[in-house]
Amino acid sequence: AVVGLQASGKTSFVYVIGSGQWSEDVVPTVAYNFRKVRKGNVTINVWDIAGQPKFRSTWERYCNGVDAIVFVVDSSDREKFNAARFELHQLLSQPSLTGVPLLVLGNKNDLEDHAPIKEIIPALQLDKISDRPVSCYSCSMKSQHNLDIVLNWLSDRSH
Ligand SMILES: Nc1nc2c(ncn2[C@@H]2O[C@H](COP(=O)(O)OP(=O)(O)OP(=O)(O)O)[C@@H](O)[C@H]2O)c(=O)[nH]1
Ligand SMILES: [Mg+2]
Repeated sequence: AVVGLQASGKTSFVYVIGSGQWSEDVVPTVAYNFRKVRKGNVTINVWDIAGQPKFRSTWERYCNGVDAIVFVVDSSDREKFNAARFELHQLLSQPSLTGVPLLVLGNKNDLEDHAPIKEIIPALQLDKISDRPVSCYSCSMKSQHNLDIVLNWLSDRSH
């Protein structure tokens, strides 16, 4: 399941890994989208969840039973880091999600003023998460930077 604040790039991510192409034509997600993504002989079922405040209470439901949670952050929008940290830790505190591996993507690293990983880790308090495996990559859906690593990470955890 892919979660994160609105406009962080979740739908762009699913579109890029699904089609191999960047598109500017994404619209804010209402509720969720579902897409199957093939990577070699692994098929990954991806739930792309809406990030606007009114949908955030649904994240836990969609994350229930998944092999991994992907949390997307707009790394160029530092003003939203506090809200992102709050929503992430709120989600991870759900007992049903204990132990589920977490992948945090610092997206939009094509933008000049983006925060590097070493800034995102403390801002989101990823170093305080001790009940599950956590990975964090800087990436860009637009330039497709690091998406090969991300896709490998996901296919390694898909059952
Ligand atoms: N520059 C840049 N823009 C991006 C990148 N990824 C996404 N965007 C843009 O960010 C905006 C929001 O992208 P979405 O993929 O719709 O974001 P979302 O997280 O799915 O938003 P919600 O569905 O509302 O939760 C769009 O205008 C995208 O084109 C990126 O890597 N670089
Ligand atoms: Mg979306």
